[in-house]
Amino acid sequence: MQKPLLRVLNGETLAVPPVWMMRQAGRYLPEYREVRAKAGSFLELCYTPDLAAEVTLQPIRRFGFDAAILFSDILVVPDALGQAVRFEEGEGPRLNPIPDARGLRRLHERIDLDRLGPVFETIRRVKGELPGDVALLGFCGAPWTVATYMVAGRGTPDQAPARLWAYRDPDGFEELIDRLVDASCAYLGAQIEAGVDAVQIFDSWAGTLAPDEFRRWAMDPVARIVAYLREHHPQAGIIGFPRGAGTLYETYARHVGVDAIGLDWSVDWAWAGQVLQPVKPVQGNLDPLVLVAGGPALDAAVDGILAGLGKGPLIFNLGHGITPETPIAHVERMLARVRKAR
Ligand SMILES: Cc1c2[nH]c(c1CCC(=O)O)Cc1[nH]c(c(CCC(=O)O)c1C)Cc1[nH]c(c(CCC(=O)O)c1C)Cc1[nH]c(c(C)c1CCC(=O)O)C2
Repeated sequence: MQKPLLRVLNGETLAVPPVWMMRQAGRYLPEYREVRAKAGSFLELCYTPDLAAEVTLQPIRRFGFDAAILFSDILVVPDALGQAVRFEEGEGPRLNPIPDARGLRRLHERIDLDRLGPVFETIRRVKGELPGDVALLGFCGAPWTVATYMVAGRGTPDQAPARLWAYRDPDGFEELIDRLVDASCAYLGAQIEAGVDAVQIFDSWAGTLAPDEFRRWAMDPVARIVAYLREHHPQAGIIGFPRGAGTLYETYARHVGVDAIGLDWSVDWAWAGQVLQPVKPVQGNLDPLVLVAGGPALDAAVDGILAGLGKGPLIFNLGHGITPETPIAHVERMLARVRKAR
């Protein structure tokens, strides 16, 4: 029988929705912190298949989630395009910024998939150890979100450097986006060949784009990646996550071609159930902070999602990544409540 998460991507409604959590391998887990301490830097952890496979499997062993997500990062793509990435302890990613079209000369023409060999090796190892009903997810960042880090050289509160470049020199900015579309097609294709069942395209900063910009820089590039994957890897599932898309979630659902849409926690369950779910299966969208709080607030939010979205095709998830301070007991409580009928 097909894995539950893949059945939902095919449009089925399951009595108990499959569950996983964005950033499910991470610092809230003591076993992750132990492995993390052994690997020198965060990127070394991503590029060491033994360790990356181990942390990918940890949340599956502990919680029995319905999907494992490859342990890596969206910023390995600029790294393999020749824009080296470092992760400063407690500060986040640092790159040498590419503030305008002249900076594109510093990038390789094509993504260096050899540099990402360890990522594909991680996929093969995880695949060999995963229970038969657990889906393996690969991922990449959407071109827009990856570009915001490449342009600013770091995370920024409002993505202003990339937004300004896109307004001032749209043709030049489009060159960067085109490079990222090509790189993402090649990278996701290689992940699928190594064995992932489905991929998620993370557009964490889609919500900072004005509507026309959203269509041009968030929707169109992802639609091109989806078209490529449909042609070359038609068996793979695709989840799109345009975080913060607001009212534009509907047009994204209709026009980007993904199999399911990831919802951030601001999306109203009743609206999504009426407007989005008839178009596409949805994934989400528990507020990561209510998972920190726990108690009756957590129970009410879980029940609200199940009531609003559980009657259609749903993958239960958070509305963004789990935070390091989340108590493990709250994750267990959430899971028990989602799966109570099972
Ligand atoms: C924007 C983005 C990044 N990375 C990612 C995104 C898109 C999703 C999102 O919006 O959260 C995606 C990502 N990053 C990571 C995964 C692994 C798989 C998973 O468990 O979900 C995934 C899918 C591991 C990680 N990526 C990172 C960590 C923490 C680093 C550590 O453990 O030392 C992990 C577990 C580091 C990272 N990576 C990134 C930043 C800004 C940071 C620093 C902030 C932070 O520390 O949380 C870029």
